[in-house]
Amino acid sequence: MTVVAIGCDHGGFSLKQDIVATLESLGHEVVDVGSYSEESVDYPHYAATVCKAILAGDAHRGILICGTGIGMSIAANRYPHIRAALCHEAFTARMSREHNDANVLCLGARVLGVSIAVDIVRTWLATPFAGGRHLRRIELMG
Ligand SMILES: O=C(CO)[C@H](O)[C@H](O)[C@H](O)COP(=O)(O)O
Repeated sequence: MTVVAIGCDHGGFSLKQDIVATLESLGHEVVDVGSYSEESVDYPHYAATVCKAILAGDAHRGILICGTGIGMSIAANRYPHIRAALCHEAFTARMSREHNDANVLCLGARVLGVSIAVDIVRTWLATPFAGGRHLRRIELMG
């Protein structure tokens, strides 16, 4: 079982509810750090909480959702050992796991439909890291 920490801002709140339901239906443990409504909030707070949960060992993976996914990915990638990938379809989601061992997935709720977002999440969680030459490249980033 994978423990997934998930966070969003107001732009991502509705999609987060769908993704939490998907994660639970797949049997994953979900740590929902908020936000919990469509009231305007600031995405860096939620990116920080999810990244710190991963770095503390309280979650294996993270999912962050804002309007475009861009702000969340910028915020998350400021943390050492966090590899956050902004994905718009299943191919980049799969590659972000196989080649980049991404431990955070960022989604843009104002960009994606729910069914594509669910497809991305399912693919991202099911795909293992390929290792080999890709491990060398990740290690070069410290
Ligand atoms: O940070 C973002 C873009 O890089 C997110 O999409 C936010 O959700 C967005 O900026 C929020 O915008 P709003 O006008 O305050 O709703």
